[in-house]
Amino acid sequence: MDASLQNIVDEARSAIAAADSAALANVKARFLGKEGLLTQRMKTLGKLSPEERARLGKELNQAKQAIEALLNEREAALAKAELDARLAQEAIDVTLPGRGSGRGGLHPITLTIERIEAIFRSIGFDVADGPEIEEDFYNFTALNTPENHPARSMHDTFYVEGTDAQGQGLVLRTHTSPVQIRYARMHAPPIKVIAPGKTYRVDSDATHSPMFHQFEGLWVDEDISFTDLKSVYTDFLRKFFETDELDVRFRPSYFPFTEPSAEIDMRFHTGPLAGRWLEVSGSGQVHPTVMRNYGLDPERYIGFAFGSGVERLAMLRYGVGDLRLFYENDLRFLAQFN
Ligand SMILES: CNC(=O)COc1cccc(Nc2cc(Cl)ccn2)c1
Repeated sequence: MDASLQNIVDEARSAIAAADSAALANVKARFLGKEGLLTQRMKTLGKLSPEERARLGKELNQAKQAIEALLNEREAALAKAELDARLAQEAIDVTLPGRGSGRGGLHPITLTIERIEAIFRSIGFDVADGPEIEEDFYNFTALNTPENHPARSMHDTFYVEGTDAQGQGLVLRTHTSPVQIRYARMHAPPIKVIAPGKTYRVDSDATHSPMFHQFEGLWVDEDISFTDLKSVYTDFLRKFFETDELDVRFRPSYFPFTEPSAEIDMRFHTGPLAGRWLEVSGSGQVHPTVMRNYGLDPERYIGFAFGSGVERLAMLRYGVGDLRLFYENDLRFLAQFN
């Protein structure tokens, strides 16, 4: 091929190699179009001698085919690259795990209440529930709480607007003892029942929430003693904290609904709280007046009762430092329990 034709093919090669699909059409026109470089040379054929025309015509054809081949290759390569890019972009990796929508779980307080219920059920206790909006008879009066007792004040108790049918004041229950009263009135001894549930107090700071959870236990029979109460509660605590290396002591106290009354303290032998006495519950022998309010003869039956805060036990068991974490619904906190 003569040098100038070879130059045209070389120039076409580098122009095609550098062109993207948009520019390719212009490159094609520049060489093979009406005004193209090759087309111009073809127009000079008429002036040549027959043998010159035959030689140059042949070479021009070769050059044209070479350039067309280069154009087709580039076009195919660009089309393939474009398809590969689309396939890569739109590809779905079927081996990826499903996105799913996460998994729900139970709240730590719910887990704690269910654990407490399971332990007491395993030693023959029933589980009772009752209204959270309670008559002040069941919340206070039936529990031997004097009319002028500070617990009845608006500083400690949420009162509900209006009254119920009997003109009784209505409160948000301040403990779950009313459930025990209702239960005891409906069941003959022996009574072994716990009453877990929401309770409400006018109080709100780093260690108090206006709504919190308590569980109360009540055991009424003809011949039981503080020793029975202590062994049941010690057994409960050892099961709840999954360790026998735990002591329990009773400390004299006062509640209107029990006489004698005792705070219950526990002490771990090991762990971060080892050696410290921790108050976990109140308890006592049910006051005779309260027994009568159940409709029971205090000379014939003895009752023992205790009351504990659920959050307190949950904080000890799970190592939670701030009560408010239970109620802020931060999923990073809640997810740790499931
Ligand atoms: C967190 N709770 C505390 O500090 C104190 O709770 C206590 C203490 C002593 C007894 C009771 N419950 C009770 C229930 C009835 Cl129906 C009769 C007599 N007593 C709750």
